[in-house]
Parts: sequence; structure tokens; C-alpha cells
Amino acid sequence: MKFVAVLYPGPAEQHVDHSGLELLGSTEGALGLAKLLESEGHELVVLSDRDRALRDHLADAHVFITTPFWPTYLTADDLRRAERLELVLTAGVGSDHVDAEAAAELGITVAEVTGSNVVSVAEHAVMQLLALVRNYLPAYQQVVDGRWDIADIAARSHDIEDKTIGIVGMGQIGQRIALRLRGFDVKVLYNTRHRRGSTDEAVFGARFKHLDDLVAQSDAIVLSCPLTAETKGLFDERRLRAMRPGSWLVNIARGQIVDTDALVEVLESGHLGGYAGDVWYPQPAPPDHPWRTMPGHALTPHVSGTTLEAQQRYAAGIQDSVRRYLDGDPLQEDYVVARPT
Ligand SMILES: NC(=O)C1=CN([C@@H]2O[C@H](COP(=O)(O)OP(=O)(O)OC[C@H]3O[C@@H](n4cnc5c(N)ncnc54)[C@H](O)[C@@H]3O)[C@@H](O)[C@H]2O)C=CC1
Repeated sequence: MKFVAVLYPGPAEQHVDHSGLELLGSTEGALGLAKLLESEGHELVVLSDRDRALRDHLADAHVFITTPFWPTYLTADDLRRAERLELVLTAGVGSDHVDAEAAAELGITVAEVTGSNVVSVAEHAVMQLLALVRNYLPAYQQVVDGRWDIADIAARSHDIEDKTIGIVGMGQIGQRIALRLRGFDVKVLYNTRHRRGSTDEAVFGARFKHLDDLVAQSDAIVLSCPLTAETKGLFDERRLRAMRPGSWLVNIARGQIVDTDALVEVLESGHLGGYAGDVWYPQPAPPDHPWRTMPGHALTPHVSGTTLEAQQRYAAGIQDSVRRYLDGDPLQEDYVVARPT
């Protein structure tokens, strides 16, 4: 069997963390698959060059492994060329880089590692929220630039206490964000596809709202819903303008949920207080991309779901799926995104 894994490039030198946790998500760590596969005589190709993976290795691969942090986009055309392909695995959560509908029609299963990095992302969201509300990054930049202008920073710095925070997408990540926010004495509103029961709402300390009401009432909004046909461009110009003046937007989900051009506009005009999280642009952003020069926001797309702890979990989930595939056992039910129709 041929397994192909496309992962972000490993470090130039062997990385040993004080915790003893390995960098399993990179080409170097290869999700811990090398021993498992090679000892049984299977072929494992690990590379970071996405074009090369599609050009040279997709056609005869049985299993193709990719990750949202370094996504290889698999279109219907790509999948049609992959005559032996049976399984596409996402090392992480969110498989919007794969045309799941086409995969299902072509007899290919798509699966991810549900829940693997939800703690990593929830902590990141709270960090981004605080960074924006406290005006932390411009303050840090001042110090780096050798300035010490307290008024300039203090004039845009707030306490998060008593603010209203809206969470869009109350799933594994959204609920962990709500739980972590409880200590800050904020009011939490949420919107999600299926309203949670009253016990859940009491535990999360969150009240359900129609999306338009959540947008109108929130001082800060966190996006933690998947990218789907329904959520693509959900925060378009109209919705961004409907946000409260000076409010903040954190997007730990996917860049395409927000219209980038409209976002640049509402930030430049000062309507929004700041934005942090994923942005839809080619990675890394070209030097002249307007996003690179935007003031007062936190552009930190890299590490939300990729802490060393998260990597151990999604590597273990991938190993489990690979083991089951080789043994002819069904994958864990909640991992499956699309199955052959
Ligand atoms: N930044 C990062 O590193 C990571 C980002 N993610 C993103 O976060 C997303 C959510 O992850 P989980 O919480 O684990 O997924 P989940 O499946 O547990 O929860 C998703 C929630 O979004 C809700 N939802 C779906 N469509 C919606 C809509 N139109 N409006 C409002 N809510 C909607 C669902 O009802 C569900 O409650 C993933 O799909 C992925 O795109 C996930 C992991 C890492």
C-alpha cells in the first residue's frame, strides 16, 4: 500500500523540547507513521511540496494524508485522477480543503481527527481575545520600537469584564471557549446550528441568540464554526458593518468565513476595533498584501491548533485510522467526514 503524507517542513535541526514531546506534525515527525508502516512493508512518502505530492504521488496513492495547517487542496479533478485512492485523512479538524462530496461519489472515505486540537484552539481564542481587548500587540510593538507612549495604548485598552462575547459555532471548540471565559465575568451569547439543551447552557454560561441579534449585541465575536457552503462569507460586508462600533472579531475557524476585502475596509475605517485569526490569502502573505500592513490587529494564524500536545493527539488519531484501514476495521465513527455513496 502507498501512503502519502503532506506536512509542513520540519526544522533544520532536530528539535528536542524540554517536555519530551516530539514535533510529530511536521515532515520530520511524520505523525509517527514511519515505524508503523515501514515495518509492515508499506510505502510511506512524506513531503512538504504540495504541487509535487499532487503531480507525482496522488495517482497511485491508496491513502493521502494532509493537514489544515499546511493544506493540500484536493479538488474533484484531483480525486478523479487518483485511481487507487481509498482514504483521505486530515491530521487535525476541518476537512474543507477536500471536495468531500466528490470523494464520496468516487468511493473515497474522508476522515479527520475529531477533538484532537480543541483545547489548543480554545486557549488560543481566549489569548487572541485578550490581546485585542487589552491592545496588547501595539503595546508590545511600541516597546520593540523603543517608544513608551502610555496614552497611545491606554486610549484603546479595555477590561474584558462585563463585556458581551458572542460565540458562533458552539461545538467542541466553542464550548471550551465559553467554559474558559467563565472566569472573566463576561456575558456569553452563542449561535449554532442546533440549540444546546438548558443544562449545557447553564454549564457553559451561554445564552442562545439568532445570529443577527448576537452580532448586534456583542462587544467581541469569536468564530468557531466549520467552513461550509453556508458559512463561506457569513461575515460579509453587511454583517461586519452590523457589528458594534469598536468591537473585536476573533476567527479561529477558517479565513473564508469572513470576506477579506470587507474586513480590511471595516478595520481601516475604524469601525472594528481589531481582528485576530485566520485570513484567506495565499500563505505566506505576499509582502504587499494589505493585510500585512493593517494596524491594530493580531495576525497570528499559525499556532492555534498545533501545540505539541495537540500534535500528539492528532498523530495518535491518524495512527489509529491507519491501523484500522490496514486491518479492514471501520474507522472511528465520529472521525468520518464523508463515506462512499
Ligand atoms: N485554527 C485551528 O487550528 C483549528 C480550527 N478548527 C476549525 O474550527 C471548526 C470547529 O471545530 P470543532 O468545534 O471541533 O467542530 P464541531 O463540529 O464540534 O463544532 C462545530 C459547531 O459549529 C456549528 N455550526 C455549523 N454550521 C454553523 C452555522 N452555519 N452557523 C453557526 N454554527 C454552525 C455546529 O452546529 C457545531 O456546533 C472546524 O471545522 C475547523 O474549521 C478546528 C481545529 C483547529
